[in-house]
Amino acid sequence: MSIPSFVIGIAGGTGAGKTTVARLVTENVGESVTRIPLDNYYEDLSHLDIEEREEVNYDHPSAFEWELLREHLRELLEGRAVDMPQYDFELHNRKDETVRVEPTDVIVLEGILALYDEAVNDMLDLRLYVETDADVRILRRIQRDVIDRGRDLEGVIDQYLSTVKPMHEQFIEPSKKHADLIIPEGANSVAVELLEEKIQAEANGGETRTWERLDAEGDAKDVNDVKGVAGPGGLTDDEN
Ligand SMILES: Nc1ncnc2c1ncn2[C@@H]1O[C@H](COP(=O)(O)OP(=O)(O)O)[C@@H](O)[C@H]1O
Ligand SMILES: Nc1ccn([C@@H]2O[C@H](COP(=O)(O)O)[C@@H](O)[C@H]2O)c(=O)n1
Repeated sequence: MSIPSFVIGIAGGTGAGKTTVARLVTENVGESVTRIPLDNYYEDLSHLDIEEREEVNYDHPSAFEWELLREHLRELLEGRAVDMPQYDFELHNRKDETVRVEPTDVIVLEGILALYDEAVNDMLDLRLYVETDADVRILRRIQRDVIDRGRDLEGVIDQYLSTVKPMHEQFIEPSKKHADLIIPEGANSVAVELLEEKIQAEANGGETRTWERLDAEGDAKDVNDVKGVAGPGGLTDDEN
């Protein structure tokens, strides 16, 4: 059991490549990394029947149980294990089982709105936004939803036009302003290699440098001993 020293958030539109980036940057780090898919924190909708659950807007922030996510992140950051919910995309609901997650040196939170919530953002040391063109993303999504998530083509298109696209424009894309780094085209090999190096360093004992996040005026923001790497203009190294 360890106290996590480095928490990364990876946001971006559906199909942008978030899961792929999260997998690639952590696959050689072994057991020192915990991946937390934001999808696992969709609200429990057991009180609705399947037809009602099919109609829910899953791209609006209100679809997520933010308080539970914040609580789990806080617990992990304090070195305590949590029981993470699991999600079933075919049933549009949480599964009955949970998975025990132990705190590890590095934690990766990944999902469309990973950079949306202020309290969550404050717990992140490095905020990434994966940016991929909308036409590429919808093509990837059609393929994935039909093959892996038991959807039909017409349903995927209807959902995209009615909720996925408008919510992307209203909530997901604007959350990019919270990112320290923007990764073009998902699994961009240069970005992946740089991040992999950083994560491996953190997982192998990490650095002891302490960074302060700057607010819009360039003053140090009151965050609790945030550790991380420098993004464009966002962080200062108080050792320098
Ligand atoms: N840079 C890339 N080039 C080609 N295909 C990619 C790239 N990044 C991701 N993919 C593919 O796109 C699909 C969606 O990627 P995924 O990582 O699941 O996206 P997200 O988690 O953002 O929804 C997957 O089939 C993945 O293999
Ligand atoms: N029951 C659900 C829950 C979520 N979705 C969609 O998943 C997308 C987020 O996952 P990504 O891997 O694509 O980032 C999101 O856009 C939701 O529309 C769903 O279709 N059904």
